[in-house]
Amino acid sequence: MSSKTVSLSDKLSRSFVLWGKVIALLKFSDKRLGIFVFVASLFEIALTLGALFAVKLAVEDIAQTAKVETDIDLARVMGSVVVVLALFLGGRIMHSLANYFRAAQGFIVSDYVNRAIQERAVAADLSFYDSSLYYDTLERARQAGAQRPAQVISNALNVFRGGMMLLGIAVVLFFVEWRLLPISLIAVGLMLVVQVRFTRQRFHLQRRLVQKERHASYADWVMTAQPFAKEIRLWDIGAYLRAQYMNIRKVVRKDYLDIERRKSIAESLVSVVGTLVVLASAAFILYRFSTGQAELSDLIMVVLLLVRAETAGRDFVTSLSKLYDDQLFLTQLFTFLDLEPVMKPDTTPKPLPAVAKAGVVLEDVTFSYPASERPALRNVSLKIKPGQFTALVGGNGSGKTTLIKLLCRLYDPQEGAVTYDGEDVRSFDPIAYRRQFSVIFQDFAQFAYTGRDNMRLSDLGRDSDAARLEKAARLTGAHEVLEELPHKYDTVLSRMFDGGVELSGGQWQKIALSRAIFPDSKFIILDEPTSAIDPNAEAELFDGFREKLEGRGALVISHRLSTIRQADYTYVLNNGRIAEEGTHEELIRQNGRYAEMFERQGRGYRS
Ligand SMILES: Nc1ncnc2c1ncn2[C@@H]1O[C@H](COP(=O)(O)OP(=O)(O)OP(=O)(O)O)[C@@H](O)[C@H]1O
Repeated sequence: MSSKTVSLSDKLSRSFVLWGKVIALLKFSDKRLGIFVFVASLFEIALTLGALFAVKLAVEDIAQTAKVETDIDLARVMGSVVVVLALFLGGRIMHSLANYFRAAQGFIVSDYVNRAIQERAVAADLSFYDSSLYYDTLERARQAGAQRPAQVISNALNVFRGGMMLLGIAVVLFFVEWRLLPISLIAVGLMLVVQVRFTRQRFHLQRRLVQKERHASYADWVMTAQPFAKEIRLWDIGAYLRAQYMNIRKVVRKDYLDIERRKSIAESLVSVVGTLVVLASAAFILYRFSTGQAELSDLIMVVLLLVRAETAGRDFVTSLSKLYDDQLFLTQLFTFLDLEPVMKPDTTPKPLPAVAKAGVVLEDVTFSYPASERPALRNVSLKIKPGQFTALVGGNGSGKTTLIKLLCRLYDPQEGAVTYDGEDVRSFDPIAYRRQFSVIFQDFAQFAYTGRDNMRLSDLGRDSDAARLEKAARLTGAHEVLEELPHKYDTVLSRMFDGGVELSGGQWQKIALSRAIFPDSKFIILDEPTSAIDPNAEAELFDGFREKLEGRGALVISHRLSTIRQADYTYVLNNGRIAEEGTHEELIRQNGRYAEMFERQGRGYRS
């Protein structure tokens, strides 16, 4: 098979893929509106072509009458004019109606596509965030904006409408003057080739520039987003970031402009050809009319058809090229929507025990992050028993947060197992399993919602339990923070919205702690929960902490040994391995890392 044949079949299959994606997008649409657009477009085409035909008939009629009668029947002529205008007007009204239905369809598709993106994003495994493919697909799908799916639908319908109109014109032209058909088809074909060729080049360029453009949008985000605002001003790095952004944009712009320049030249040449075709066709039909081979009505009809064909051809080709432009968006959208979570619920998940007895156990677990070859945890074994206060200490990067992520099944280990009351946690439904834990991470979420919402989001099932919410808030000191605010628990905790307030780091930590305490979970996991909280508040929180657990198990990560020394059992993690374990007294007696940390912190306080 020649390479030419392969590339042609390649092109065809790519075309089919594109249309397959457009049709797939229609599954998010309203079927009724789709039918309305279809019918209105058909009427528009029929009425427009009918109007051209009516012109021809009216001219023929007038010419015929003029031959036999000296006086022209004005009423008859006016009647024909009214029919022609009514048909044109009908076509315009149908055009506007189709546009309205198309816009309505666009809104619906956009909203449903965005909902599907959100659904997929929330259901995706946490590990997707470790992959740049995820960012490429999600970011692109999101950055395209809420209106992008609407544009795709609009472009697809314009292609359909333009195509039908061109087909209608071709059929009428065939009957009126078939000799003009091939030359007109060549002109439209040329326009099509140029548009598709350059759109494809732009598509490949977009793909090549994905990473570069992401760097540019990151720099743009850093310069404008609130989390960076303080440091950008303090270090005066605005100009540095702007230069970074502009350097990338310069390269990107140059590549795009290169394509646009060549496209403009090609388009101008095609326009010259198109104008020549219209001119030659008009000259041809004029010649036939002057030599008596064509009627005046044919001359008028052909000129009107050519003018109409020029506009329809341009619309059709432009929409088709825009649709090809949408291909990258569609590819990324569907790649993203097709991402399947690895941690899918088992078809027959085991029921979770009503009362946890043995607790959660890590059995000889080794784990590496997807993008990393070095294990973050090696042969780790650890137990968290119900009703017990277990502590985890270790230096930065020793694997403490990773261990929590495995406990809650945000990741699965490559070796060993995590068990819950003796059962491998992979046998449970992941969502139901995660509900056994309430966790506060170091980088907990600060929602721009009210104080109440910020706490109750961890257990929406307990929504109406205001007393329980207040109890959780009192335990952490969040109650005192919220009571001071203008709308108390119902104050929005962000300046992003009117009437919102900004909390301090420690105040936020109290809110997040209450969020962890509020749910009806079996285990509480706190990752450095008091790093920003003042010593008095911390002492209050951990005073009688075991009783506050109300039978729940707790795992607390902390660098403050005043907190850790109250634990029933402590694990010391070093470089991904459990280096030491035992009660406070046992660990002091071991005279290892723990004892050294304890001694160092104690010395700090004494001196
Ligand atoms: N998403 C990730 N992808 C790849 N590597 C990661 C990821 N998250 C953490 N790591 C790596 O895993 C190791 C353990 O990180 P982890 O966050 O568990 O440490 P930690 O003990 O909680 O540290 P710290 O006390 O500083 O919070 C580190 O070397 C870190 O670079």
